[in-house]
Amino acid sequence: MLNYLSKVFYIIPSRKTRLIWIFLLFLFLSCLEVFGLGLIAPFLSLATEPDLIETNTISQQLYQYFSFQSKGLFVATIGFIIIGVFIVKSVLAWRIRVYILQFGFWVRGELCRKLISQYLAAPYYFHLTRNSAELIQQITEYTRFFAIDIVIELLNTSSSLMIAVAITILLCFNSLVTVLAILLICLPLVILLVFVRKKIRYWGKKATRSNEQMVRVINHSLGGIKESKVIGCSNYFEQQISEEADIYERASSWVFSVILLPRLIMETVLVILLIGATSVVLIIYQDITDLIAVLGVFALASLRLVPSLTQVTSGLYKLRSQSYTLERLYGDLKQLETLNTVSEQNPIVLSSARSFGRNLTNSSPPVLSFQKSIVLDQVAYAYPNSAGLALDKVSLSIERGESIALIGKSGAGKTTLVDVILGLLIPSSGDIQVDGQSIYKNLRDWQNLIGYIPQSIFLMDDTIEKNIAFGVREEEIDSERLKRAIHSAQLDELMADLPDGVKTMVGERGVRLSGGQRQRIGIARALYHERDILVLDEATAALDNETEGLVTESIRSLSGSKTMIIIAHRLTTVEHCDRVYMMDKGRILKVGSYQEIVVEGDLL
Ligand SMILES: Nc1ncnc2c1ncn2[C@@H]1O[C@H](COP(=O)(O)OP(=O)(O)OP(=O)(O)O)[C@@H](O)[C@H]1O
Repeated sequence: MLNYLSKVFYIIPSRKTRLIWIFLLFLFLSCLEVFGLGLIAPFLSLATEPDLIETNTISQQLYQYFSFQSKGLFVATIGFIIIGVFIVKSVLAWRIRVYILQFGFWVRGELCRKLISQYLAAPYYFHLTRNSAELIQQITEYTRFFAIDIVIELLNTSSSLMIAVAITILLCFNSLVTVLAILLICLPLVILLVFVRKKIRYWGKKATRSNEQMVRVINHSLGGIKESKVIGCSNYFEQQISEEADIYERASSWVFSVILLPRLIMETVLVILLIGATSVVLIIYQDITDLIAVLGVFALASLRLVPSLTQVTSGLYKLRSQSYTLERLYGDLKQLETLNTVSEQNPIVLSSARSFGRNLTNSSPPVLSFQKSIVLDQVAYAYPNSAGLALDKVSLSIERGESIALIGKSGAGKTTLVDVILGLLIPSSGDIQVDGQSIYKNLRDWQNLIGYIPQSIFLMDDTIEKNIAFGVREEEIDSERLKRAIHSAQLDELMADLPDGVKTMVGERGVRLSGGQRQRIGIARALYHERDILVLDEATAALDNETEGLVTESIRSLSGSKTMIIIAHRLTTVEHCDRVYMMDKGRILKVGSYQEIVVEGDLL
């Protein structure tokens, strides 16, 4: 349990002092509870026998001090005090529950924010090893489980535990027999918990994992809806979903049915004890007058004690069933923390992490500028968990305004080189310099110089305008720049044809557009941001011959004003480049003009 709690405290974001306040409130509530219940026994005794006021020194002194006119009035006053205490206690208990709920949901919100900011700040290679659906699930579902089934449950359980302990202490003063009875009530629950501990954890994990699998399958089936329709494999996905749903049903029913047990066991044992003890006393002594006060306190205490103990045991079972969720969140946050620590020890990554927070509209003057040249000096890169080098001592230089092409077989290392140039992957050795300064001094400044057009353009389910001015708030979009970008990406005709023009919604991942139109929006996006360097990763591959010609022409017209690094499979598209770099196995095999490498090398 200590291990469990330490993980919970690690995950809960800042402001942990709130928990101290909550625990102080719990303590106060337990005192009120005991005070209220503690008054019931004297009240019952005095109500049945008012003359007892004179035999007890405290009641006698109180009676005289406040000059009560009758014993009945004195007893009634105690009754009103009990009513008052119970009203205050109920209001306070309600406020505390509300506070616990607010705290739990606040934890959820903070955790969502913390996770998304850490995922976004994590190095690119972290994302190469993780499934995005899994990360979405961590943020949306696991944080909810953590807040409701762990934090809120843990606080409610602690509150009930404090109340149960306080009532038990009160009963100890009243009757040791009652305490023994309580221990007897708790015994079957403790035995049950010992036996089902591992099982609850196991079934809790099964339920969460099957839920995870269902999200994965749904993601795969809907993500590849076109392929699954054409291939006709919807049965395959349906079958997977129903298998996981069966596991989920079995696991969840098991967990929830065990959680129901404590209340039922406790009620049964309580009734057996109450009725059993009364019957035994009746049979042996034939008179239960002496037992009435004890039974009264016990019955009332049980009224409060049973729900508290039920809450404690069910809470413990629930917490146990959420161990897997806790492990997953804890594992992720620890991994992200380790990545940050590694980053802090690596000056290159540190610069990238520090500059991450600076956004597009950052007004502070840039540390890096690009007037002369970009130099790659002996750049090497190996993917984590991969034996060989994906880039092996790559050196090249590009003057401002030049265009270079990277060509080579599949797997030669072109994309990896571009990812290193984009600052997404940090080289294991070597350096990239712009005008003699390492780009790792401020990676954000370097990235602010680059416009990137990937092979497959990511489009948000939003308007064309917002997709072009990606990352810019609607009210800050510069319409002149937008027009220029649309024109240069040969999108004028499409905008004129669409009834809503730039306000047209593109659909999820741009489904309402053709492949070529999506690609041109990607080009317009790179042009809108008016970056000095354009990196194109086979950007014209999805275009038809005519559009490709137009786009290539518009890209070509940028030659001289923009510095361009182009990965191309269609060798004709790089004819205009100043130099062609031929790559193989992570190295640069040949460098030369288009004529030397492509034409004379007989690559066409
Ligand atoms: N995320 C990754 N993890 C491990 N190895 C990778 C990863 N991505 C690429 N590689 C490996 O790195 C090498 C270079 O791959 P890269 O994608 O850079 O080649 P490429 O020339 O761009 O190929 P293509 O033209 O097919 O896109 C390949 O051997 C590939 O298997």
